[in-house]
Amino acid sequence: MCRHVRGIQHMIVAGCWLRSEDGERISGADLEVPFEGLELFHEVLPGGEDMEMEILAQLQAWPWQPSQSGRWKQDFGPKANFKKQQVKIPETWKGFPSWSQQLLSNLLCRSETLRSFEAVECLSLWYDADRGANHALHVDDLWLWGDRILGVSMQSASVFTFYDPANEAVVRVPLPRRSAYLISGRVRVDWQHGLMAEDISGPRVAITFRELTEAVASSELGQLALERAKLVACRPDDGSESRTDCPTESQEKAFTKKCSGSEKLDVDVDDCAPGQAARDSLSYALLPPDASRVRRACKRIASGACLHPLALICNDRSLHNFLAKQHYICVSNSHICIKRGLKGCQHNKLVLFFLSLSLSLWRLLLLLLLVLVVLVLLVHAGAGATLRMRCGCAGVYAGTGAGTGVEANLGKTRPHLRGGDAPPGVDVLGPDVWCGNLPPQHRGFVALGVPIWSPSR
Ligand SMILES: O=C(O)CCC(=O)C(=O)O
Ligand SMILES: [Fe+2]
Repeated sequence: MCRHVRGIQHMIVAGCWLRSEDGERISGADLEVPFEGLELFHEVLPGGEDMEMEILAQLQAWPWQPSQSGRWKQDFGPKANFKKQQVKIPETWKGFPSWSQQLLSNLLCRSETLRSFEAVECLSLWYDADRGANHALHVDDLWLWGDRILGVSMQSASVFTFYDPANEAVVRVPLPRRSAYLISGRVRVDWQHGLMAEDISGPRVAITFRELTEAVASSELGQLALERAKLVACRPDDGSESRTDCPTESQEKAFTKKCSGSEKLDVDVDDCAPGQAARDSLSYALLPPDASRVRRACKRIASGACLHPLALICNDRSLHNFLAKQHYICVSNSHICIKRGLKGCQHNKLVLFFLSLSLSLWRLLLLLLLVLVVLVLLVHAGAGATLRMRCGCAGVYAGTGAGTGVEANLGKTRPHLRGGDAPPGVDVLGPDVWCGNLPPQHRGFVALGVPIWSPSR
C-alpha cells in the first residue's frame, strides 16, 4: 500500500513516488499544489479474477442507465441537485446491492484513512471503449460528498489522470485491474481527476463509494440516506424491482426487422451529444445517444420504416438467440452499420435495434387522421370562401365560363360581361344573387362585399 503518494509536473506515479518524464524522482509535497492524499491498493478482491467475474455477473443483473461521454451507470444513493444544493432520497433506492456491501467491507480494512468511512453512494460506471468512453477532468462535488472517495477498477486496467490547472501539472496514476484508489485531502480538492479516452482500451467497470459531508450527514435527510445505504437492495430478478434490461416476451415481439441489406453507413458517432437521457416508454429500452442520426440513417435504408432505434445490452441468452435472427444496427467507434445476425456485435456489447411495430404504427395512423381532418377543414374553408364570393356576384360570374359558376374556381377570377337571365343553378345561392337581368345601374360584381366591377365604371 502506498500512503500519500508525493506529487510531480508531467509525472507518473511509480510506487510511492512520482517520476517526471526525464526519470527524475519527485516528491508530491514539493509541488506548487502538493499532490497528497492518494492511496492505491492492489488486488483488492481476495478471490482474484474469479471473484471479479462473479461481481461483474451480479452487477450485470442491474439495469444500466446512459451517462455522459460513452459511459453507462448504475447509481445506488441519494439524488442531488448540485446547483440548488438539494438532496432527495428516491423511492426506488432500496439500499446497496449485496455484492457492493461485501466489496466495501473488504476495502475498509485496507487503510487507516478509511476508519469511520460510511458510504452513502455506490456508483457503478461502465466505460464502453468502443464508444470512446472517458471521464472529463473534474472535482467531485464538495457540498454533498465528503473528503474520501473510494474507487475500484475492474475488467480492464486504465490510467487515472490528475491535473492542477493553476500550475498545469499532470500526474498519471496507473490503475490495474482489481485495484482500488482512495482520494482525499489536497488531491481530492485542489487537483482535478479524470480518465482520458486513450486510457480506456477495453470495457472498464469502476465502482465508486462516496460519503456525505459532515453538514449533510448531520441533517435529517443525510441520516435517512445513511440508514438506507445500510440496507441490501434486491436484484431486479428477485421480483422486488420491476426494471430489467431484458425484454419480456411481448416486448420482444415489438422488435421486428424492418431494415434490410447490409449497407454500411457513413454515420460518425464520435460527435454524438453525450448522455442524452433515456426517454422511451419501454423500461428496458434506452435511447441511444444519437437517436436522431440513427433514425435518419434508418430512414435512408428502409424508407422511413425504422422510427424507433433502441439500445440495449445483450446479456441474456434467449434474447441473444432471438436477436441473432434480426437485422440490427451495430455501433462502433466511427461507424454505424446494418447487419443481420449477431456475428458483428459481441455478447454484452451495446447494440441498437429498431422498435417499429405498434408505437410507430399508431403514430402513423394518428398522423394520417390528422392530415385527413386538416384536409377536410381546408376543403370546407375553401368551399365556404368560394361560395361567399359567388354570393356577392351579380350580373357577372367568375369561373371557366361554363356551368353555373358555383363550382370551385382555383384560377384567376375573370369577370366577364354577361347580362340576361340567370344561368341554371345560381338560384341555389339565394334570391338576390343574380342581378344580370336588372338595369345596368344595379348590375355589377361584388366579391365578399367589395364591389369589383359594374357596367357604369
Ligand atoms: O472511473 C473512475 O474510477 C473515476 C470515477 C469518477 O471520477 C467519478 O465518478 O467522479
Ligand atoms: Fe470523480
